[in-house]
Amino acid sequence: MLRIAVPNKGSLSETAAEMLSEAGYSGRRDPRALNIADPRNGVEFFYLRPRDIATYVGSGALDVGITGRDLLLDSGSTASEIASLDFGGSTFRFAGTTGTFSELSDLEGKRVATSYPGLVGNFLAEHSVNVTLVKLDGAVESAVKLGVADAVADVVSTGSTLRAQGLEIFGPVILESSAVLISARSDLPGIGTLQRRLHGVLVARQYVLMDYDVPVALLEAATAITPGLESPTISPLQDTDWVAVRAMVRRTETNQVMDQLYDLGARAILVSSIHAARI
Ligand SMILES: Nc1ncnc2c1ncn2[C@@H]1O[C@H](COP(=O)(O)OP(=O)(O)OP(=O)(O)O)[C@@H](O)[C@H]1O
Ligand SMILES: O=P(O)(O)OC[C@H]1O[C@H](OP(=O)(O)OP(=O)(O)O)[C@H](O)[C@@H]1O
Ligand SMILES: [Mg+2]
Repeated sequence: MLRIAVPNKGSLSETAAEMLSEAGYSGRRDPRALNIADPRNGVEFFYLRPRDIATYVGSGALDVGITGRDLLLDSGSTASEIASLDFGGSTFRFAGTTGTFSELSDLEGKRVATSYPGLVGNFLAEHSVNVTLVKLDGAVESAVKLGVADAVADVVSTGSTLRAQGLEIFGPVILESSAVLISARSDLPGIGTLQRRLHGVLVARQYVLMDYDVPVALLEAATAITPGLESPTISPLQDTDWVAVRAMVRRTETNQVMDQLYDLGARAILVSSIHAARI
């Protein structure tokens, strides 16, 4: 059985569980369960703190896991990223009291608070900046106001936590992070199936199916608007001057594409959701 590590708490846990459920796996009914077997799908899930997942997977105790790229890099684990999962997106940035810092070198000799000392320490070493790292477990943005650090390095999503503490970001982006699938043994049988199923969920979330009728004379222009993933499906209609087209379109572009097709002369433009996909 493939042994899969899943975040039990925090920002990644809900979406990770939803994706696995959409991918056909059974989830835990008891939210406090630490592991459950899913023999029908040949897998067993272990619910762990997202920060610990890279350690379990890197040691070989578990075969594959879902965690954040930032947590993987911070851990120093030998597990590697095998797929990006397109959720839990964040950037990792330095921040200081508004107007105090403008570039990375301003940090020389200062105290920097973070929950990710591995990630931040490596980044600063690569840029030859010497600081004293202050390791905190969370709520790092309070560290400057409370006087235990001069600056922070932390996850930024909307930026509202920073702003509320009178901080502003400065210096280069330390990392663009998102949820990732990790493994130390990507050759294991079963990982390919898990990866394809999760990819199918992402495709079903990100794309819609668009059907429309268009005059044959406009087909080339229409398929330039909807090239599909590989190539759109073209079907004949009873009226031989027209054809029907079916193509996948990015969900976020649905209405712009419909407007463009309509303006071109396409009609009967229909959009449907994709329930599941294996591309
Ligand atoms: N506000 C956010 N928006 C998007 N992703 C986030 C956000 N906060 C954290 N993350 C991402 O979630 C992952 C783990 O963060 P999470 O907050 O779940 O763990 P934690 O801080 O160790 O645990 P907890 O906050 O429950 O103590 C990281 O990859 C991080 O980049
Ligand atoms: O840019 P924002 O949208 O404000 O989000 C970023 C905040 O979210 C996370 O905190 P979390 O809730 O995980 O608490 P923690 O600091 O205790 O980990 C992160 O550590 C930042 O503090
Ligand atoms: Mg957190």
